[in-house]
Amino acid sequence: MNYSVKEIFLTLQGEGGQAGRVAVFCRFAGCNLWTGRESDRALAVCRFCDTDFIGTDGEGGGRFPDAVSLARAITATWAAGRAERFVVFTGGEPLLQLDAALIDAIHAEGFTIAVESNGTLSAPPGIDWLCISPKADAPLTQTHGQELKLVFPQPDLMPENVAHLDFEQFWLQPMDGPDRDANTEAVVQYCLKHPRWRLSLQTHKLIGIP
Ligand SMILES: C[S@@+](CC[C@H](N)C(=O)[O-])C[C@H]1O[C@@H](n2cnc3c(N)ncnc32)[C@H](O)[C@@H]1O
Ligand SMILES: Nc1nc2[nH]cc(C(=O)O)c2c(=O)[nH]1
Ligand code: SF4
Ligand SMILES: [Mg+2]
Repeated sequence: MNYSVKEIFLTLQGEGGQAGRVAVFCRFAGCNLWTGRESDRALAVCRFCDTDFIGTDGEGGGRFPDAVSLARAITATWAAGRAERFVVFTGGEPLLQLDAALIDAIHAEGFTIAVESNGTLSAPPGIDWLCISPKADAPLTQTHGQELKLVFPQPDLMPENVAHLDFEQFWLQPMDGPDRDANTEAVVQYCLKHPRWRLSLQTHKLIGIP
């Protein structure tokens, strides 16, 4: 299997239950809920995406012919030693490409593996930290994992619809865009009344890191 990667970079995980942790981000190209083209956004299943995941032209991006070559590129991006190695596979939709060969190659390099997925595809075994962020109007296939991170508000997908699922943590993340401040206030109000849910801020955006 070969892999199409938009970018690979070192930063701090900005969101959810691992926020603040140093991580290599490996952003796969392509998604099954939007082409990524602005001209298609209004008709996409997922219309609020904040990410450019088209092509392989980003920092550290490219087409990798096999799992070992991509694992080597991820390891080369990690700055410090073998301890605490942590990679976040995101996208686009990472479960379109992440497979057993890549999971094995990354584990062999000593990494803990986190994934950010929209939950429409079932996850392969071996992921250490699975974050599912379901989208209204998209089928939810992967219904267990470590964290469920719902972008809020999505009028057709309320927290009540997914609060029963088999996750350890439940996060509400204010939808970024023109209404971010109002959405943040709405999340605060929701959490005050429903303590199972926690506020996930996109902290990397607040401090201006990738
Ligand atoms: C760009 S997505 C890539 C991974 C996967 N396709 C997914 O949707 O989970 C990474 C995370 O950003 C969230 N996200 C995307 N657009 C957002 C926005 N406008 N405001 C807040 N979170 C957003 C997604 O819900 C997801 O949790
Ligand atoms: N710092 C940082 N944290 C993140 N957490 C999830 C991200 C994503 O785009 O999947 C993301 C991202 O793009 N940057
Ligand atoms: S599913 Fe994820 S990557 Fe795809 S368009 Fe939505 S937020 Fe963006
Ligand atoms: Mg992002």
